[in-house]
Amino acid sequence: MSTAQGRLRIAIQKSGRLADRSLDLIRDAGLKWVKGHNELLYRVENYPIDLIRVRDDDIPTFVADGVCDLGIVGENVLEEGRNGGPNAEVVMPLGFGRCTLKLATLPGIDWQGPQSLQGQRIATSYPNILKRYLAGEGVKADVVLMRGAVEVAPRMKLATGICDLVSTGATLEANGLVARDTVFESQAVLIKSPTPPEAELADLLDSIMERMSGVIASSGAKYVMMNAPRSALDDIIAILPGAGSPTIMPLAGRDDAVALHAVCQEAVFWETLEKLKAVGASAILVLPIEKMM
Ligand SMILES: Nc1ncnc2c1ncn2[C@@H]1O[C@H](COP(=O)(O)OP(=O)(O)OP(=O)(O)O)[C@@H](O)[C@H]1O
Ligand SMILES: O=P(O)(O)OC[C@H]1O[C@H](OP(=O)(O)OP(=O)(O)O)[C@H](O)[C@@H]1O
Ligand SMILES: [Mg+2]
Repeated sequence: MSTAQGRLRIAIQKSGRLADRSLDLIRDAGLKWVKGHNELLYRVENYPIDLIRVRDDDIPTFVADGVCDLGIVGENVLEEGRNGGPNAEVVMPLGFGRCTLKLATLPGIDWQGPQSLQGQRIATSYPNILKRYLAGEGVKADVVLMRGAVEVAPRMKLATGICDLVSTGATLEANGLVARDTVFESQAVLIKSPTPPEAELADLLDSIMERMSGVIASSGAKYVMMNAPRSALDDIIAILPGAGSPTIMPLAGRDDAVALHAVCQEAVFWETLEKLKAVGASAILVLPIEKMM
């Protein structure tokens, strides 16, 4: 694939755990695409942008080489593919595709940390990350690459331990394995090419990254409104998660109370509302935020 002429390219996973969330983010950033016969490429109709749909393993290379300007990929895949050459640059974490690369073994082992795997065999699809981790821990082990079904290796006596992605833990449990130490924490990230786009596309690239940042910032954020006694304002601001400086407005005919509006950057739980009520807040409303910049 040659470098795009007159169009930006965003590399996304074609199918799998990141595919739908990647398209949701791109849609929320205001891009509309048409699904044609070309499975590899979706053409965006309202901007000069193409979405390149590939295996997630190929995304860091496409972006590092400048074939694509942006990409959405798991940090685990990015980290595994790191080498001495030019690398894609992480623009921001995206808050989805969260998982942890963990060591796991059968339960019978007296686990004393990664040292328990000294001289043993460990099966993984992430040999580079694992080798770097083991070197850091001073553990010498035989790392064997398995491209899939890593979790069967201990039962098949192929390896003493595995190093695999875990999210709910259901896969480990189903295979009778116990999660041990954490090797790497991951989530999806937006990555950017070290090669700048054609000059006339530079502003569009900046605008797309800024919109995506706005989408991510607003996804967990809430607009909170309430009436509050003036005397409780300090308590209320301390209770509101990530509220910054709220707006305080007078209430008609009430000198002792105000209306308070705040954008909360973190989730607002029922427990938070209960605490607000307990210090005197009333008429509390929590509203979703559609866009934020
Ligand atoms: N159980 C999980 N929960 C949350 N995120 C996960 C989980 N497993 C993997 N991920 C994240 O999603 C990414 C894609 O996972 P997926 O299983 O779809 O990859 P794949 O099988 O390698 O797909 P591809 O066909 O594109 O190579 C992983 O690299 C990781 O960042
Ligand atoms: O802790 P859990 O919630 O069980 O998730 C962990 C599993 O998820 C991933 O596989 P996935 O289901 O994406 O299938 P794959 O191995 O075929 O890619 C990963 O490779 C683990 O096997
Ligand atoms: Mg893959």
